[in-house]
Amino acid sequence: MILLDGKKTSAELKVEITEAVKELKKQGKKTPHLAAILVGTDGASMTYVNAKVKACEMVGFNSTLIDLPEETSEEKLLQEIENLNTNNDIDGFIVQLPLPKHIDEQKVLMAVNPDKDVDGFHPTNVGRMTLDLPSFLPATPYGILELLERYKVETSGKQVVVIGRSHIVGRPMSILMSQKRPAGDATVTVAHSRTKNLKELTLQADIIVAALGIPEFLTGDMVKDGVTIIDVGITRIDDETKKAGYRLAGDVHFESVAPKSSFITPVPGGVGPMTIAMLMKNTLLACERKS
Ligand SMILES: Nc1nc2c(c(=O)[nH]1)N[C@@H](CN(C=O)c1ccc(C(=O)N[C@@H](CCC(=O)O)C(=O)O)cc1)CN2
Repeated sequence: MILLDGKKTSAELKVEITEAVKELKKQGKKTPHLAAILVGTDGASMTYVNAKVKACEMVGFNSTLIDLPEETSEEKLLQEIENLNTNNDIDGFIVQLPLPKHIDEQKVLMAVNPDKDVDGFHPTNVGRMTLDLPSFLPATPYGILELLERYKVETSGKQVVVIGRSHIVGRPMSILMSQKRPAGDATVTVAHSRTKNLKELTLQADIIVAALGIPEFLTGDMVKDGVTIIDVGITRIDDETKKAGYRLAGDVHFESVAPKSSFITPVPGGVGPMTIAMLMKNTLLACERKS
């Protein structure tokens, strides 16, 4: 069993991005600048946004954090987005999800200028991705492709089951892996809450992407020997024995699945850190595209 080490791979990627930033500076070009909008005080979202700001520091980007209270109106958020759209110094920005319930997420994501949409969530970028045109790939699926490629996991002609059809992970993952591209050319099945014969499907799968958000859902009896497992789930489970007061659980029951796997991502330290690294890569790309 080989661990697909997202912590190590993301650190390598950050070194590569740091070198690219130094090169931009040498050429007298602009320093990439990422902005992040956080609405509310959800603990996990705060952790992720802080990690994004820290990653910017590490690779030599400028960053701006716009921290808004939970009760922020949709109108105020749209105004902040417009300010970032028209601010020439900002190369790319993200609105951290999920948003509070009173805000229409789709309306917000559609307000982001597609050229600055380094999350790749705007319909223009989703459409371009689907048509295999240059776009910003959503960071989590992009990070998974990068892990598969760097660890030379064969995907061509393989049976892939993606469990989950979210706009952020499951749906784009299924599209990207079915495309003619590195870490693509696979035969992809998308399973979801209405799928009736899930175990039949997962037992056939060469690669399983678990992105349904149910902790330790995928167990050893559901996978075949030699399977590759990508665990996208990160759920905080209360645990008073831990310093943080919680432990992190993936969607995969690691203890029973790992012994049957040829490759598997851990949680933490798998897909999560890759998400941050690929956001940095998209921001670099946004900056390079501008100049
Ligand atoms: N605007 C966006 N919102 C959200 C995205 C996104 O890509 N753009 N994805 C997720 C959350 N996410 C990034 O924002 C994210 C999730 C997890 C990690 C990560 O590094 N996890 C660590 C554990 C960290 C911890 O909780 O202690 C790991 O897996 O090792 C980074 C980013 C939803 N929202």
